[in-house]
Amino acid sequence: MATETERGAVATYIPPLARIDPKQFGLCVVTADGEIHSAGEAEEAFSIQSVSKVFALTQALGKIGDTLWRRVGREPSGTPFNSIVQLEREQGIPRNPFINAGALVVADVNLAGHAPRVAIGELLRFVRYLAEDETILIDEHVARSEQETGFRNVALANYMRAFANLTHPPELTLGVYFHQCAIAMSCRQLAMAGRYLMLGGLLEPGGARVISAQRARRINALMLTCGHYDASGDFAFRVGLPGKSGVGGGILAIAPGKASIAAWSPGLNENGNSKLGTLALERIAEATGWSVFSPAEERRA
Ligand SMILES: NC(=O)CC[C@H](N)C(=O)O
Repeated sequence: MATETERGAVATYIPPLARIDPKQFGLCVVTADGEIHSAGEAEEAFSIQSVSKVFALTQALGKIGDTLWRRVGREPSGTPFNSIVQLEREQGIPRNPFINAGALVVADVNLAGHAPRVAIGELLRFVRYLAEDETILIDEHVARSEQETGFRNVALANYMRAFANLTHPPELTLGVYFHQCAIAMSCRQLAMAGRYLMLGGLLEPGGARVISAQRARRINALMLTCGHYDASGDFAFRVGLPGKSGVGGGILAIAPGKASIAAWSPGLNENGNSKLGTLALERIAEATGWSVFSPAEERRA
């Protein structure tokens, strides 16, 4: 990866992310038998941004189960992560929980019955539990910066509130959403946190159950079909794994039964997904045969 010259561009619409050195690259693979393989800047914490949508969705499903699907769909949107165009035609019901509109509905669910600070504390505790790491923090500076500049998200939230698909004042739901996006994690912490999705819902092999096997399968399905926005088809084509990207340059990819993988490189492609991160995952999937579309005998290791 060090030889790649074309690294994409860092996200500039969130000012603190614009200042991140684009030359960084980290990778961590946690296998089903608990081995941890790291490369590059795998211990460097970065803003997980939309990768948080996976953990927030898991939290919301734990609270209200399948009734969530009355408020958000399960189809790829074919539009950028921050798009508003489908919302009017589809009466304020976002296409899926991984575009911003859908994640705002999820944040609204997680906020129910709580003060925003408590809702976000609950998510942070959940992520720390999954990663088995109490040191994970929220970068308040990133959260505040998005609060000041996230005009598109403000528009999405208000628009859905007009369709009664947000139940709280938009600024409260937005506060929860911006803070979840500002969780800072390293590749190792992220790969550890993703283990439950590789292990059919278990925290670790033979360990506590986080969610049912069916729910883990379904979240993986949504990651595969919707986790990279309007580039989800291309990610499935190139990598063939459920994956969720964020504009901080992180990607969490799951090889069910095989590995939980986190890649990070801040330079993004035109769809807002990590350019080198995607390339690294493509090469790992090729070398291991872990693509979910491979026959079982090719899914080595
Ligand atoms: N794709 C992303 O990571 C987007 C998350 C970012 N916080 C936003 O709402 O715009």
